[in-house]
Amino acid sequence: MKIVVVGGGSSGWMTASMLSRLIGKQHEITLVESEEVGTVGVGEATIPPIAYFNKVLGINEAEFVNATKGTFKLGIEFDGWRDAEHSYMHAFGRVGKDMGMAGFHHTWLRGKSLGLNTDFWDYSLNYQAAKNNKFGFLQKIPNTQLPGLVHAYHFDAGLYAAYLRQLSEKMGCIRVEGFIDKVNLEPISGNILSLSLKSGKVIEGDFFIDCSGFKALLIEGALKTGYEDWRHWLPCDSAMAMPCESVTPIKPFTKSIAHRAGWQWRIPLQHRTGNGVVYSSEFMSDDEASAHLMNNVDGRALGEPRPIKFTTGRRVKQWHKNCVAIGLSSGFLEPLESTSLHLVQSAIVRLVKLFPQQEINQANVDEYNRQSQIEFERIRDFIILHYKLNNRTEPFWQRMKAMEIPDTLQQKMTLFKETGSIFREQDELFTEAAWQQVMIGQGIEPKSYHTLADSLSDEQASELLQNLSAIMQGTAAKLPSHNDFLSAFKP
Ligand SMILES: Cc1cc2nc3c(=O)[nH]c(=O)nc-3n(C[C@H](O)[C@H](O)[C@H](O)COP(=O)(O)OP(=O)(O)OC[C@H]3O[C@@H](n4cnc5c(N)ncnc54)[C@H](O)[C@@H]3O)c2cc1C
Repeated sequence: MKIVVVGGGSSGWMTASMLSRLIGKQHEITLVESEEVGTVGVGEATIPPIAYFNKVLGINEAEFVNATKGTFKLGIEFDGWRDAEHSYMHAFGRVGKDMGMAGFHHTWLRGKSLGLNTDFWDYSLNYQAAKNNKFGFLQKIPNTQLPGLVHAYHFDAGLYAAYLRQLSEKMGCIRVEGFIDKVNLEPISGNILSLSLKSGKVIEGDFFIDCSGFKALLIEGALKTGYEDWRHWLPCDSAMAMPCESVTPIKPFTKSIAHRAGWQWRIPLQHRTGNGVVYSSEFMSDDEASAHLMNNVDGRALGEPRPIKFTTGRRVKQWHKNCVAIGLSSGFLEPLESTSLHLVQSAIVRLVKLFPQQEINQANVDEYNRQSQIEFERIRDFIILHYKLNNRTEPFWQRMKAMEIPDTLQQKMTLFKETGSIFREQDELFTEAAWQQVMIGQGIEPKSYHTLADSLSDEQASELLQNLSAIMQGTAAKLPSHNDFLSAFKP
């Protein structure tokens, strides 16, 4: 089969490299991109599964971190989300130690009922390391069965795409430079036949992957598959992005700072810090957002704020006929939990698993679309949770507090509040520990805990909690600083 990838942003090159690696021997892979159009130029904070993606590609971690000016990421700090003065972190990895079938947070809740007023994050190694600017590779906490640090990366998106391009071309992917003027359809089947470039060249293919960004040139422009708009739940529709000089120490976590009509990101790289303001245009003007960004960076500005407009939601059919949309063309969820590149990664994995042998089988298409829908909806719910539970007073936040939320999210919140229980559903991305941290961080106090947490005596429970907290703090303290680790981390 001849596979044509349209677009050379992060999603295009992630797709081209992984398909070249996994099915490049059976199929011919071509990527078309236009320097005239350029890429969205943001998307620099990731979540842990990306390490697996790179591993499958055979990428050396030290080479990758150096080539992309990357840093390590242990979580995301949320400042001012519950109320203006409050801060918490969604730290990756586990929190504490489960007691049989009862999650650790039940023991922690029991401790609270015994008068031990400890912080949930005292039991997160990732949090303790992040807040002390520490980092190291640690599979397990020495002399225990407790898991070690779990990391993702911050990296320069342009350098990542360039790195993957080199890798893809080495594996045989053919790159074509050119502006696509027209998408040609087969009149009877409605399948995509070819792409006409401005230069007059025609690129034919059997299977097309639309990585053309928000333009969605194939999946929407040509195939008109429709878009489900989620702005009634997630009304931020604009961003201003601007890098600044990096500051020391380089923090091993992303910062998300709420402001009166949205939030601001800070993504520390080796050579600069990525900054951006995300906001609802109904509540904040572009000029105000731009001024807010300029006044709230922690290093010297490198350039001017650059506006980006978006509509939160998802493409109704991400696979339609002989075309699959991956990346921004498939839908967009604001970058609050750094999920977009992960959605690219999981779309590629799904596509490989369901890739047609000869003919496209509708059962594969339907399954692909079913799984994508569930994945997008679960992440959507997780993001809404951050907004819904707030005590802020500004009109934007009051609107978010009062809004109706999806039943799937309401059910999770109610269960946690009433019983302290939380369940990860099907293959959903976020773990129970992630949901717990955001629910507790945003202010839910469960009314009770599971009786399994009563299996220890009061003294045993208190001792366990004190020991665990000491282990997390002691282990974090022994790690190298993030800056030192980065300086020594060479291929
Ligand atoms: C404000 C903001 C912040 C973000 N932050 C994060 C983050 O922290 N973490 C994260 O995981 N994700 C983030 N994302 C998402 C992330 O940027 C994207 O998922 C990622 O960059 C992939 O984009 P893409 O490759 O789909 O599209 P693009 O980067 O827009 O690439 C589109 C490609 O299509 C090509 N193209 C388009 N039209 C034509 C044409 N007519 N002819 C030829 N070629 C064409 C272009 O040349 C380009 O190569 C963010 C997104 C936004 C908007």
